[in-house]
Amino acid sequence: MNEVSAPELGGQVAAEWVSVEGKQATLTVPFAVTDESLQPLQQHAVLGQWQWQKQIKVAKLRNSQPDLPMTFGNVIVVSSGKGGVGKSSVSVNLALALQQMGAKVGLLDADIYGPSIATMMGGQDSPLEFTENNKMLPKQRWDIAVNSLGYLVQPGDATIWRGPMASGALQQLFNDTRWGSLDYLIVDMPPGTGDVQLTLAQKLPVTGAIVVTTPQTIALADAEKGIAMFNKVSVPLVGIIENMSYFSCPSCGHEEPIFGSEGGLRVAKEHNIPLLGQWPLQRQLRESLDGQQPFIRQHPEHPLAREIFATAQRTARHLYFQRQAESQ
Ligand SMILES: Nc1ncnc2c1ncn2[C@@H]1O[C@H](COP(=O)(O)OP(=O)(O)OP(=O)(O)O)[C@@H](O)[C@H]1O
Repeated sequence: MNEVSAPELGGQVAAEWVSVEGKQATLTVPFAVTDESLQPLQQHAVLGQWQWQKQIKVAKLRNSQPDLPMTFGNVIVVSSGKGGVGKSSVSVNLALALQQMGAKVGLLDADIYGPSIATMMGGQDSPLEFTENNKMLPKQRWDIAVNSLGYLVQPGDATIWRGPMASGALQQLFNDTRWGSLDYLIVDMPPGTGDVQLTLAQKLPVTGAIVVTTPQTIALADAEKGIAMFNKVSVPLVGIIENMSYFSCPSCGHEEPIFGSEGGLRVAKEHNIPLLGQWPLQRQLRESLDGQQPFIRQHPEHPLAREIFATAQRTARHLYFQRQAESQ
């Protein structure tokens, strides 16, 4: 196994991930990976003689607040220093990609100032159901457990909440939802780095944080504030996702860096954290979010869909290896 180079799996294939029965070989990976990760094994001169299949058994990683109950495998918060950079779009697509890769995924919309997950994932046609013990039953959308203030309050009602009320409501949404057993819970944070965000970062058992930014200077400055906030409360950063990196002209293929170029990469390098992905501005992505038709399910071979899957894979991989390294 030592000689199999598999960057998507974090380097080499660990021998303990492999089990063989007759002509069937199974790769059991402790983080979400795409089926393409099997390629180095399938294409290997000797190992390629077996029929390879993938199995995901996501490792439950230590969270940053060990005194809090940890009912999920891994809580990933998605934040942005600045509004409108595509944080909710990233949260939705990361959740969808991780689910497609074989993980059990939940999605919590903690963005009280604009709970758009309910709109993007749908499910607003019927009220949220409750158990006998008054626990909320999340909506099941494309096999993802989803809860959002958007299912509970009228649009506009939550935006006037003050800090303590907002963070209290969000913690309740987190704690009082019957999530079931999850590998990853993606939390779409409110934009910014104020009291509500700081309280949430401290109160939720966060395994890792992602900062979403556009390459624009003004957005990058806010992204750095987000990085500083997570560092301050000792929440490990998984990396940066640069959204709206460029616009690819459908007619001539020219790539126009509308918001500047490589800003996310620069900030990632400066802070020594991974750049998890660079997503272009894509009309179909916006349409899919407006029309509740998941883009990566409809166009899995589209270059952006492939980048979304690669981003989800890097996220899961970095989270796993980072935490492994920290615990040694
Ligand atoms: N890569 C993209 N290509 C095209 N449209 C996008 C892309 N990313 C986001 N959008 C669109 O941009 C708008 C803002 O995105 P989104 O709501 O995800 O941002 P946000 O950062 O969560 O905003 P808020 O600050 O309100 O929470 C949405 O209409 C979304 O469909």
